[in-house]
Amino acid sequence: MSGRLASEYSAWKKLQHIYDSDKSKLILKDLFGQDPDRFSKFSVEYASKDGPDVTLLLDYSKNLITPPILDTLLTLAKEAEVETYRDKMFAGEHINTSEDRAVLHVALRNFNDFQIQEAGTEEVNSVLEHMKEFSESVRNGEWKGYTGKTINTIVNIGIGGSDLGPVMVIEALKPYSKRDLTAHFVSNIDGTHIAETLRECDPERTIFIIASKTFTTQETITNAETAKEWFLSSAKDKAHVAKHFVALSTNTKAVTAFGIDEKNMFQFWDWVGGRYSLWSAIGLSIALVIGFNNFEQLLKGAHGMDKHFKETPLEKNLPVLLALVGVWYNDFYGAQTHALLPYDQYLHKFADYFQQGDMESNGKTVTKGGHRVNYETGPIIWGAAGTNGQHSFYQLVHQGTKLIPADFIAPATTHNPIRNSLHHRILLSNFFAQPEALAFGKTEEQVRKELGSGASEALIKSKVFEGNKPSNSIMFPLLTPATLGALVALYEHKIFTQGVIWGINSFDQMGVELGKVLAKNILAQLEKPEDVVGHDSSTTGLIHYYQKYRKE
Ligand SMILES: O=P(O)(O)OC[C@H]1O[C@@](O)(CO)[C@@H](O)[C@@H]1O
Repeated sequence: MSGRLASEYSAWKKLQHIYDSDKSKLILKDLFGQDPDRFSKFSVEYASKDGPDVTLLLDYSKNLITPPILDTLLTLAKEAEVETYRDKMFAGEHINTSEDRAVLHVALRNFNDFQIQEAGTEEVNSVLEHMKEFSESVRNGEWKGYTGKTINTIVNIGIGGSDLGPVMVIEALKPYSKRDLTAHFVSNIDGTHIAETLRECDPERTIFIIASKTFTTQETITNAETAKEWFLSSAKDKAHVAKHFVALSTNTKAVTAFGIDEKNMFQFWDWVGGRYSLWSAIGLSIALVIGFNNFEQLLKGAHGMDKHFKETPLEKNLPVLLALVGVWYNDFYGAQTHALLPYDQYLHKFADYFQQGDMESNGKTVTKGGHRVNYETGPIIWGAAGTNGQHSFYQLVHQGTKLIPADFIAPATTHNPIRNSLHHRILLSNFFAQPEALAFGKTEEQVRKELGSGASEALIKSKVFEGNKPSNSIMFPLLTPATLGALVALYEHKIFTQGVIWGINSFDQMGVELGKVLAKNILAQLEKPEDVVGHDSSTTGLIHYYQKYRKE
């Protein structure tokens, strides 16, 4: 039951016993040698049942698992009542217990399919209609700026979930974008971010999207005020704000207080977590850049994966399989991180996005029942597009001392088949080779044979690849809006499943609050040295150094 300590489950105890007794026998080279059909046994192909056609292959055969281990992991999912809590989520139950909220990002892409009872869910379609009207009017030139010019630039001002999702999707779906509409994203409070962005903007042809679920986030409101000040320095008349500022929020009162007309507000609801909000009004910049129809395809692709997660038996359920092999390494092999390695330049922001998605969801130490965990919870998520990572951190992944489970992700075909797809073939050759090298390595015998008798022992040893390093490989025909939607939903539901197993609340984020409070206290002390009180000597010393050199 969610909220229990995972280590109390009998399946957890059995997994610990298996790990302790069998770890040394789990050698990928042997597991593949013993079973020529291993790939077919440990891979699943997803095909959407309705909506846009999406197929997606998950090959999880290069994992340190056997059928008994997988069975025990599946038993763990059952003991943790993953299916029960999944159904509670889809039903709109308030599984975000600390905030007494439902968790219903699936309702944003439901298309009246699942029956969901929660205030606001009946308004999703009207917000989507508003997004459609607005995005189409900007894209077709109907929406004019205060001097009658069309809009050629949008600036999304938001941070965290009000930034990372649109950034990732717009990068991923660049082939579908309106190339004469430029999208900028300002998130950091560092004045450099908005200063450098405004240098690129024409106040007569720019729309600012103020994206903030709470509409209280200090960075976002400060940046929004700066943007409004900059705009009015040209436009002068406050009446013109209505043509150049819109808001995406749950907080109508704060939006109107800022000076944005309610008719220019795109609403969402408290049951949309910030890190799960790209499907909501927060996705307005996506609809503007790729068009509403493609945004709808993104939603429908995610909905297809929602149906898969909701209806598929655990042993064929892609989010559950990803979650379980992740728990195996995180909690039994002691892996501290998980790498997301998309072999697709369009997905170069994918790992960035899931740093928040996964780490803000599962970076917790207390269960929903208030017990401190005695096992590892959320992994550190990191990664980069291939092949760049190969020239950066793969040395450690291949020959370092740390176990780094990795997901390799790639499209079978590219949007840019230049030189008869030569580039894509080279890219994919690396996508296939890296997991092979990680899994099977290179033996000392092979190295000796290669180097010959004159090689020093040290050189020989330095060229050995121990291998036996696990990975998942995910492939799909082409990165389309629907496929991206399914891929993102796949990882959302993986995160959900792991959170249920660990008994934690994946949907609040208490951990981001202390730093904000301390920063507000320090902000008030930065003017005069004598004001700096109540801190340790390090914080005090650092502030004094700042005050010694500050110019402004
Ligand atoms: O959308 P908003 O309310 O401005 O919050 C922005 C981000 O800030 C948080 O760190 C919460 O404070 C993230 O959870 C959230 O996505």
